[in-house]
Amino acid sequence: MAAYVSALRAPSISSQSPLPKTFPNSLKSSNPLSATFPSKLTDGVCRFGAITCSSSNGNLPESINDEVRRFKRFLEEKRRAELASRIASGEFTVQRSGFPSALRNNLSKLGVRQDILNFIFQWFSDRDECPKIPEAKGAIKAIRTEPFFIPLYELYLTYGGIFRLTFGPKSFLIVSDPAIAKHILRDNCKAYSKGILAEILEFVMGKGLIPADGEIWRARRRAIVPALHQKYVAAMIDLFGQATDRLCKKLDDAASNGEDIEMESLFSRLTLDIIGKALFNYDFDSLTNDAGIIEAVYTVLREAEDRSVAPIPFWEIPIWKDISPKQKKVNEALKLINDTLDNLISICKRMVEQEDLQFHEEYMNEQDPSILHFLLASGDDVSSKQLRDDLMTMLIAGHETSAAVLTWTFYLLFKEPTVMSKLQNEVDSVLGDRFPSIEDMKNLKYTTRVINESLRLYPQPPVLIRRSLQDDMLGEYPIKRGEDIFISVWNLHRSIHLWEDADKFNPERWPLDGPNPNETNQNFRYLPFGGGPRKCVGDVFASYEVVVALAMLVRRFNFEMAIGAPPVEMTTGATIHTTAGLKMTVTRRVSPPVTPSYGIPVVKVGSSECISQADFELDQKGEIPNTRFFQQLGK
Ligand code: HEM
Repeated sequence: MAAYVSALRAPSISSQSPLPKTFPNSLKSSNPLSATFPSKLTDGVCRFGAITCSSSNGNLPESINDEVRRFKRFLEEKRRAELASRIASGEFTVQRSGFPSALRNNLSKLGVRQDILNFIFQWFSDRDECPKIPEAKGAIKAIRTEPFFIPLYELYLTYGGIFRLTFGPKSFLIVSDPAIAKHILRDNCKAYSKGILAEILEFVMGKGLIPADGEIWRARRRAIVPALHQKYVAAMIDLFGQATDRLCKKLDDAASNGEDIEMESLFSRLTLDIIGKALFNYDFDSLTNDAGIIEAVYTVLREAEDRSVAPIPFWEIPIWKDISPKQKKVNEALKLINDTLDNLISICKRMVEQEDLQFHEEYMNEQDPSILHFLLASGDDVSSKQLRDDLMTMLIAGHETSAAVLTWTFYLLFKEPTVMSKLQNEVDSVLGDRFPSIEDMKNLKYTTRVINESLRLYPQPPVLIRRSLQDDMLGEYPIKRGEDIFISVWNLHRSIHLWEDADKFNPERWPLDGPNPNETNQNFRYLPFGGGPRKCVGDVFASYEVVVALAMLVRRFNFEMAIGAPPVEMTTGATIHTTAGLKMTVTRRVSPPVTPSYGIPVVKVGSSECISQADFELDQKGEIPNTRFFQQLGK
């Protein structure tokens, strides 16, 4: 199954009908080709340049290296432009049988424009009682070096909001249409499972919340969501501040020594430290420490990512899986993490047993406000193995996602200095010399918009994976049970049909006095945390985490790309990584020290409505959303 994901790195293409039937008419371009690739066709610059986000930092001297990079980039753009016009010409289109399709394909090869063909053949497709999903064939070697979601975008522009991508006997449905995404994720979610994703992640997450389906998922979601109640998240703000303060100290040293610093790995360590404390009260202290457990976490994380892009499921090959040094290392790492988690669970159990416990909806132990402590105190009747699976799942889900958001936000800010200075102005006036508190979250409006916009341009993860458990209708197309589906959040968030200046980093597109954008108020064109019952349980936690970190960092420092830094390009695992890090030069902005506020803030936010209760009620209707902090905070 991992091979499927891997295959998507290098699709080659064709379609049964390049007419994107799922586009509303108003969104259809009169000339798909010119609408899709305007700048490429008119000025020789492929619009994809903005998406691949190679960066020259402006500080680089004119050097041979620069020239080599520019030349490589030119070749890359040329290759893309050629590929795009080959897709649009129908070269890769899977032929439909029957006279109209044969005629259409022949006319297409003769160079008749797609919009004219669409017009002529509309009549035939209208009479087709059972329309077939446009189909593209995969195998283009020319694009195998790219993250797989990039060619999917080009295919989407040609084939529309739903198309089938086939690789030999295997095929995937690629969904980039908000209405179909809403149907799969929310309206008919019970008809879909996590499919391939669950198979790939089983080795590390077991039956944890992300891969689990059916009753196990339902029971675990009911147990876990209440743990992320308002008082808990408010307490976490303090933790975010303290962890970011440790990162600031590191940056301070770098600024004093004039050292450049690789931000992506620091963000990864920052969010690991946070999630360890937040989940099971364990201080990885990875910003200052390189203990074996940290290496073990990264070994397991990288293995999960490798498996998701592997050409064959190498970890299932008999004998080899037992003798491969890499697999041995992974197994040892897993054992170390599992032992550590088991140990933490026992320690926590003992704490709970000795506690004079009065459990209630917003229960929180002041010494150990972790999710694990809440779950044990709640009397959650669950095996240690299940608990471990859940903790491991959240450790992975809540670690690299937040780190990736911070990485790409800093990259985007570097490219848009006006946004950076507006952001710094807001942080200066809202925070002054304090650590952020829960109350500041509603006042850091522009900071939140910067994160909203960063999540639009770099969604983590860029695709959501599902498998149909029964026959269904997607838009006007019937589909069978057992279809593997990729909902491309990347395509939804970057669609030129759904967004004005889709590739532009423009936090102003979200009005400051408007609601916090989410899947509901954006009608599923915006899915930073997914949607429907399987929406992220950590959405509010993560939003505040990245807002606090961003605010504290830009308050104290200015960031520039380091001289000679490698270009910033994307590669993908579970989240979007850079290929060679985000190397920056950090300078101190203003000197007043930020005064830490210690202790757990117990701030009552908005109404006392209990998340678990609301969650439970909606669950009865088949939908379990998350906290409603943003609404309560008036965002
Ligand atoms: C900015 C950071 C984060 C982003 C962008 C993010 C994004 C997402 C998305 C898109 C999903 C839906 C996946 C799907 O439908 O297939 C998801 C699910 C999930 N996330 Fe997050 N997440 C973030 C942080 C966190 C944190 C901090 C936690 C834990 C505290 C967490 C725990 C989970 C869990 C457990 C699920 C599975 C929920 C279920 O299937 O019921 N996430 N996340």
